[in-house]
Amino acid sequence: MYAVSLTNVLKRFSNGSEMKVLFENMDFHVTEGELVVISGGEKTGKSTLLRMIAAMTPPNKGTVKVLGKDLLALKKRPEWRLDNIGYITNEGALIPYLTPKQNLLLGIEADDPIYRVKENEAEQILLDLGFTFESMNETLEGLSSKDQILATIARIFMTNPKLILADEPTKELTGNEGNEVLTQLFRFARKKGSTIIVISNDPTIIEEADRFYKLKNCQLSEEKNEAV
Ligand SMILES: Nc1ncnc2c1ncn2[C@@H]1O[C@H](COP(=O)(O)OP(=O)(O)OP(=O)(O)O)[C@@H](O)[C@H]1O
Repeated sequence: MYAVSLTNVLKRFSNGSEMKVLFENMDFHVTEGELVVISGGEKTGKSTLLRMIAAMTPPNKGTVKVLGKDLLALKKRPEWRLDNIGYITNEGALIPYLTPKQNLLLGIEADDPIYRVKENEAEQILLDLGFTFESMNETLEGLSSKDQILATIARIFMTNPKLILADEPTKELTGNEGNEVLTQLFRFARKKGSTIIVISNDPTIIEEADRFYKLKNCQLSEEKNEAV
């Protein structure tokens, strides 16, 4: 089954007196469990594509189906998004004055019978992503940018989303750090069987993907992935 299926999509924005067309007659299909990377030039519509898949902006024409649902027919979009989609960007999504572990356990009261189970789960995810017991209990603000993004990824996997959308999450990282974080993200997605679509121009991560697309001329074109 397709996790994501776009058929004949047109997306455009009014830009003052002009219409800016981002996608035209665009088809895009992602099978459940696939790891897909999309790259593209500046302002080609990469973020808009992910926002459309997350039911944050509708197509002007065509159909967007995600996890079997036609998004135009969805009634409770924010609830549906929370239940099904993990959305990662390079902007902080966690509470900076809490620790990674506290961020993962947010909303679960310490006297809730499920707390111990969730605490153990949070610790296992954080350890698996390279945190120590010490670093998972430090305030987020005091951690490196790389660890802050890894904590965001940990939070995403706490909710077991069926679909993960990652919009250049490592844009601000330098050297190998971006690649290390994306490798961890892919490793976790494979382990959990999540479908993942990542916007990235990082050649190393493109090699690790099942499929690689370029966004150009208002279309997504599948490119050869050297590693496959
Ligand atoms: N809500 C909106 N209203 C009007 N125009 C918009 C809106 N959202 C996006 N656009 C326009 O669509 C174009 C593509 O934007 P988008 O952010 O999707 O591209 P991108 O490829 O992610 O950009 P970047 O290179 O910054 O990563 C931009 O020119 C932007 O101004």
